[in-house]
Parts: sequence; structure tokens; C-alpha cells
Amino acid sequence: MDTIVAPITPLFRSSVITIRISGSKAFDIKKYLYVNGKPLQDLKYRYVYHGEFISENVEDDCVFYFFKGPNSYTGEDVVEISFHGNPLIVQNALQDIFKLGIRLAEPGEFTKRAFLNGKIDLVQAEAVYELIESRSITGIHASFKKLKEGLQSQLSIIKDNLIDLLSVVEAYVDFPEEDLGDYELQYVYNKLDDVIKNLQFLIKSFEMNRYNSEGVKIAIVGKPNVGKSSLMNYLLRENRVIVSEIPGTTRDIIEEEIFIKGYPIKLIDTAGIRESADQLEKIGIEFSKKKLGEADIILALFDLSDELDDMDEEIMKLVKNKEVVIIGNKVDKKKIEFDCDVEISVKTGEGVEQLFEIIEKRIKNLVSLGGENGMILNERQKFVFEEILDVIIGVKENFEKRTLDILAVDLHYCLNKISEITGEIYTEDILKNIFTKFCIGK
Ligand SMILES: Nc1nc2c(c(=O)[nH]1)N(C=O)[C@@H](CNc1ccc(C(=O)N[C@@H](CCC(=O)O)C(=O)O)cc1)CN2
Ligand SMILES: Nc1nc2c(ncn2[C@@H]2O[C@H](COP(=O)(O)OP(=O)(O)OP(=O)(O)O)[C@@H](O)[C@H]2O)c(=O)[nH]1
Ligand SMILES: [Mg+2]
Repeated sequence: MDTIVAPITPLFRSSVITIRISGSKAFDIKKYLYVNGKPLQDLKYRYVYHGEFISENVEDDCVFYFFKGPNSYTGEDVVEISFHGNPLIVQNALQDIFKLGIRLAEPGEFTKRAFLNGKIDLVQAEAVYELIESRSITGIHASFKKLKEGLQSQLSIIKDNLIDLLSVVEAYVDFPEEDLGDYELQYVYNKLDDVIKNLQFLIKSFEMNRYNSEGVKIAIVGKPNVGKSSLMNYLLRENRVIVSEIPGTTRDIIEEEIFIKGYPIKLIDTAGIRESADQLEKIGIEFSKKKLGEADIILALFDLSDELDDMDEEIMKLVKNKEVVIIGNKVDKKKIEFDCDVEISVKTGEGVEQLFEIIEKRIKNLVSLGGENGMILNERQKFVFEEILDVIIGVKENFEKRTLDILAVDLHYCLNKISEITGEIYTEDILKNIFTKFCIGK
């Protein structure tokens, strides 16, 4: 395996720039290192030296330290050297380091080696990347947890269940004259249900990625003229959207980003939903229904100053079974009694603080789904879990129809897939996909 080198801090004019060398030739760098004007002798590992780097093209005052493999980040011999933060110094030092037969590292190559040398598994390698890329502190906490613990505990629950199932199925395959009794059948079904639930829970945590990066999608829906755009403006604290007493004012979808109590939110105002002859308005209404389907949280508005009608009922039906806050607006002109989560008046501000609190609670509910357990899956992991889930659902559906030796094959397939997540089983393609996203030096 080649010995590799790369800056592990940005190569900008800055206070300090650090490089890392990893591999069997790493300690050859001693040739360029001096302490108290003398060549470095009796090298101590994990000990910080202050000395000089003197090569053909540069000399600099440096700090450096050595890790003896396998006790290093990569598992190989590692040296780190910090130079004064001028890219020219480091570029020239690198040129001289190349002369020792050491080459520039590819993006992610250090972490890839840490994986290949068994220092970390694939989930942890990905956690390193996610830790650097996270855009929110929840994301950072979760990535760190993943770096320290991996997904082992989650995976072993699923794995143990699959192995259990397999033992039942394989016992039957070995003794086909014995029938699977009701008891065994029930046992298998329960186990399958457990696995399905676990998988669904894990896959759901992937949504957290979106909550952290794009924000939680909150759509405001309701009949025309109930005050959707007024509420949008109120929440945005600016007159972003046109408000008028004419029903059908908003015909387009309007999206804005805000923070509610520190959470990134994508707030969506929609066209009022009603039966309309107007072609343009119809398109707007179709969009509203679509947005309603995509939203994480729905704010459904109803007008307390007017009798409810069929359209209101229709909207109730559309939002039923969704994460919805039922809001009675225009309480300042209240005419009807209506069972809702909160009564507000966008005009006077009455009840709006209470609405904020409800929204905050709902967001917390969503976000804590993954956050508290610290298991936010990334796209690759989600994808593998979805494949497993598909197979398991198939297994369940086909259990009575299929021969057990085929079920055994399916279960083995799932167990193999799980090994793909941690990297017990991997292909070059999987590694390439993961590590080329990394920055150089990581
Ligand atoms: N200067 C520097 N800072 C850094 C890193 C680094 O590589 N270099 N890291 C890189 O991302 C992170 C820290 N992660 C690290 C993980 C393992 C080892 C390491 O040497 N592990 C050995 C020894 C363990 C020990 O003795 O405590 C090992 O696991 O055997 C070092 C850093 C963040 N900060
Ligand atoms: N009295 C009172 N009037 C309100 C309140 N909220 C909004 N309105 C008025 O209701 C009318 C409709 O408000 P909009 O915000 O445009 O309603 P909308 O739901 O966006 O309507 P469309 O875009 O047509 O679907 C405007 O004249 C607002 O000033 C409220 O709390 N009390
Ligand atoms: Mg509107």
C-alpha cells in the first residue's frame, strides 16, 4: 500500500496548516525534521515535538507528532506536521515529501484506510463525513453518536430476529416431514412483524436528514378567504403575500424559509381549495392538494366568522390522518362554535402565541423521532434498509405460498444486505460512492 500525504486543514493563508502522512514510509520524514538543531533521534510516539522542517525547498518552524500503527487514525504509521499557514510553504514541503516516494492522498483516502484496516466500520466512516457536513446542532449530535456507537445496537436487533427466523425455517427444511405448527407459524409471523416495525422506524429516521438540511415543511391550507396568506405574512413578520377580501387571491404556491424557535422551516402558502370554474385557479388548487400531501405539518384554517360549508368538510377529510393543526381564524368576528386545536385572529394577534407553541411541539415531535436515539440514516443506509424491508414484506405475504427453502434464501439475502451497511461485506463501488464525497485530507 502506498504511503500518502495531504493537508488536513484548508490550504489557505491562515495561522497554521497541518499535513498528515500515513503508510509504511511515513517515518522517513524524519530526514527533514530537526529538534534543537539536531536530527530527530529516539523517536517517541504520541509526543508533541516543536522543531524544524528543513528540506531542499523550504525550512519552517513546526509542530509534529508520530503515531505508530496500528494505534493511529488510519491504523498505519502516521505523522502530522503543522506549518506556518502560508500555502507556499506547504506546497513546497509537499514537493519535497513526494521525493521520498510518498504520493498525494485521494479524497477520503485516510478514512478509507481506517475502514480497510478495521479501525472503524462503514457506518462510522460515513458518520465522519456527516459530522463535517451537518448544518444543524441536532445533526452534529446525531453524527457524533453514530461515530462513537455506529448502528450496531439497531442492527443487532434486526439481525438477531432474522437469525431466529432462519433457524426455524432451516430446521423445517432439514426435517420436511414435520409440519410447521400453528405455534411456530405464529412465532414466525410475530418475528417478521418485529423486523418490519424496526425497519420502518429506522427508515423513518432518514426523514431527519431532510428536517436538518431543508427544514420541516409546513403547509397552510383552507378554503379561499379564510386568512391563509394573512397567517403566512404574520409568521414571516412581513407583507410577503398579497392579502385581499376577494376569495381566490392566492393562485400560486408561495414558499419561504423561516426559523421557528431555532428549527429551520419551509413555510408554504397555498391557493384556497374550492370548486372553481376558473382554469388558472383550478391549477392552483391542484397544486395545493399536492403540497398538502408533501407537507410534514399542515396548518388547516377555518373561518370562525362564517358558517362552515361542504368545502370545509372536504378539507377536513383531506387533512384527516395527517400531522395537522386545526385552526379557527377570525376569532375577533367569531360567529360559530367549532372544535379546533386553537382559535386565533391574525388581525388582532389573539391566540397566535399559542399557535406558535403548538407548532413548536409538533416540530419537536417530528425531529425527536431520530434525534433522541441519534440514529439518522443517510441515503445509502436507507436504501439498503428499504431493500431489506421489501424482501421481508414479501416473505410475510408469501409465507404460506412459498416453499421454505426459498424463504431461507430470502432471509440469507437480508442478512447479507445488513452486512453491507457496516461494510462487513463491501464492493469497490460502495467504497467509491462513500469516499469520493469526502474532502481531501479526510
Ligand atoms: N490533528 C488531528 N486532529 C483530529 C483528527 C486527526 O486525525 N488529526 N481526527 C481525525 O479525524 C479527529 C480525531 N480523531 C482521531 C481518531 C483516532 C485517532 C488515533 O490516533 N487513534 C489511535 C490511537 C487511540 C488512542 O491512543 O487514543 C487508535 O485508534 O488506535 C486520532 C484522531 C479530529 N481531530
Ligand atoms: N376580521 C378578520 N379578518 C381577517 C383575519 N385574517 C384575515 N382576515 C381578512 O380575510 C381576508 C382574506 O385574507 P387572505 O389572507 O387573503 O385569505 P386567504 O386564505 O389567503 O385567501 P385566498 O388566497 O383567496 O385563498 C382579508 O381581507 C383579510 O384581511 C382575522 O383574523 N380577522
Ligand atoms: Mg391567499
